[in-house]
Amino acid sequence: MASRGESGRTDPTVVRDVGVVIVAGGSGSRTGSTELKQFRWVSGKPALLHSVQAFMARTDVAVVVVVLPKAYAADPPPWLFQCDVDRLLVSVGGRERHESVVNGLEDLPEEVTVAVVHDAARPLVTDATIDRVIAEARKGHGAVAALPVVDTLKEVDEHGRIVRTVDRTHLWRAQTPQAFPRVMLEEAHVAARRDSIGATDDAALCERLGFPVVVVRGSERGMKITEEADFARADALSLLVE
Ligand SMILES: Nc1ccn([C@@H]2O[C@H](COP(=O)(O)OP(=O)(O)OP(=O)(O)O)[C@@H](O)[C@H]2O)c(=O)n1
Ligand SMILES: C[C@](O)(CO)[C@H](O)COP(=O)(O)O
Repeated sequence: MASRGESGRTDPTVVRDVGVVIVAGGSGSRTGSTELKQFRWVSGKPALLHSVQAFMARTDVAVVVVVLPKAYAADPPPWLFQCDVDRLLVSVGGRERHESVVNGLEDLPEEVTVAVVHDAARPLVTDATIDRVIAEARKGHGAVAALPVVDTLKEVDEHGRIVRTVDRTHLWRAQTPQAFPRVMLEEAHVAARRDSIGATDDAALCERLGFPVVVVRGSERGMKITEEADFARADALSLLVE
C-alpha cells in the first residue's frame, strides 16, 4: 500500500529509471530513546529528510519510497513533504528490516529497473556514493557502499577473551546505499522468503544465490546512527567537507 504526494513537476527530458527504498520502519531500540532515531534531528533537520532530499537530488531517481513504522505510514510527519512530493511514496514497515525492504520494493513503479536500498539511519549519505552504486548496478551487478577495514579485528568469546585475530586483508565494512538490478533484488527476496532466510543487508540475499555483487567506496559520512552517542558523531561529521 502506498500513497503519493500531490503537487510537483516532472521533466519529460530526464530518464528516471532508478527507484529508491529508504527503510525507516525500525524502532531504534539501541539508542535507548523513545523518540524514533530516523525522525530525530541531525545537522539541522530530521535524519530521514537528509536521505530523502539527497536521493531526490539525483536526476535519474524516479521515485523514493519511504518505509515507515505502521503508526506513521498513514499519517507521516509533515516535514517529510519538504521534497519533490510528486516522486515520494510512503509504505508500511515490516517486523524485520528485510520485510520493510520487500514492502518498499512492491511499491516501486513498473518503469524502475535499478533498485536502491538505503537506511534512514545513515543520514549523511553523499552524492558521490549514491552515484557510484547506481553506476555499478547499471552494469548488471549489485553494488554495496563499503569501507575497507583498517583496525585489527579480534574474535572474542562470551567471556570477553580473545579467541583469535581475524585476517582483515579482504574485509570491508558494508554500509548503504546498496543498489541492484531490480529483477535481481526481487528474485533474491523471493528466494529468501521461500527459504525462510533473513539477513542484515540486501547484498547477502543476492550473494547466497551466486549473484555478482561488488563493493564501491563509501564514506565515513555514511555512518549508521545506532546508539545515542552516534548523534554527536553524525553532527560532527556533517561539518566535514568530503
Ligand atoms: N523492521 C525494520 C527494522 C529496521 N528498519 C530500518 O533499517 C535501518 C537499519 O536498521 P537499524 O539501524 O537496526 O534500525 P532499528 O532496527 O530501528 O534499530 P534497533 O536495531 O536498534 O532497534 C534503519 O533505518 C531502520 O529504520 C526498517 O525499516 N524496518
Ligand atoms: C544494512 C546495514 O546498514 C549494512 O551495514 C546493516 O546491516 C544494518 O544492520 P542493522 O542491525 O539493521 O542496523
